[in-house]
Amino acid sequence: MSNTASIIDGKAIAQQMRNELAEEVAEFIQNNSVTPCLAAVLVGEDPASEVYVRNKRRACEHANIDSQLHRLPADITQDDLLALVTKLNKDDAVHGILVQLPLPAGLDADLILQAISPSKDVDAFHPTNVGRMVQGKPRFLPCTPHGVMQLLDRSGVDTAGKHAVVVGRSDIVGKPLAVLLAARGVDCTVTVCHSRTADLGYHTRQADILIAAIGKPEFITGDMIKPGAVVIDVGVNRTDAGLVGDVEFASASQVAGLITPVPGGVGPMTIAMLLVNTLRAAQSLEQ
Ligand SMILES: Nc1nc2c(c(=O)[nH]1)N[C@@H](CN(C=O)c1ccc(C(=O)N[C@@H](CCC(=O)O)C(=O)O)cc1)CN2
Repeated sequence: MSNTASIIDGKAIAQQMRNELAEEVAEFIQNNSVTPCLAAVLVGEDPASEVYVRNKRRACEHANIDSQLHRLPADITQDDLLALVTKLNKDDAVHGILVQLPLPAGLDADLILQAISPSKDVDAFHPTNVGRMVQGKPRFLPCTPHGVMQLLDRSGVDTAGKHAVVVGRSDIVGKPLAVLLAARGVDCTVTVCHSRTADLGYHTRQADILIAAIGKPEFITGDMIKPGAVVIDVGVNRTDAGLVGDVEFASASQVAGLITPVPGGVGPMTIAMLLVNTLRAAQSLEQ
């Protein structure tokens, strides 16, 4: 008998979160006579980054959050970029700062991200914010991992005691997700796999919750999934056949119990969680 997984509709869940947030923003503005403001720094002309930054600013507008775009040429020097970040750190009208990644070759992303004031670091990439998250005392949570956690929570997935397998160990997604899934209150047992994991399929088939964040198109196939598992696809890969995730949706959806699509799964949540962090930054800086 063939199974068809239920879809986790990230677009709808993100919209619901954005509506909830817009109400909170309105209340914040009324109580403080201050509008939260996000400064986005876009370096170079990467087409995908252009789209993401445009979508972030549109989402801000819908939530009544101000946004600024600081567009810089790909050949900007490290010192000039650092000078802009320093200026934004000091600007009381700016509550959140994001530097869109990836940065063009020649710029040291780690150095730039470490220059952002931790209290304005709405991507939660600064080592101080990473450390706080690891210790279970977060100021902000990183947007994509937080979005994944919200998808699980709002889809009614019971995580306690479940085996979560994260495929991917990036600083932005894989590592923080492993921390959040193992956190007290979520209580998963977590395995982290990566490109050098031996017999990957053995590990993925143990997963009650499988997170694919390895950046390889349609890498996880149905035969690598435990029947009934929850499958979260963080991948966004542009191929000749269009936009696909890290999971081969056609075969995976015949085996999984719940699954996120690409597009329309994790991606929209990333932007919703950025808005949440921008409001939280404004709340902590203004109140
Ligand atoms: N400073 C940051 N840089 C990057 C981040 C980040 O969180 N902060 N994450 C990614 C890109 N990203 C946000 O910046 C992002 C990626 C994908 C989506 C999204 O909504 N995807 C849609 C598909 C959109 C499309 O057609 O391309 C989906 O999956 O439905 C939003 C944000 C790297 N850089």
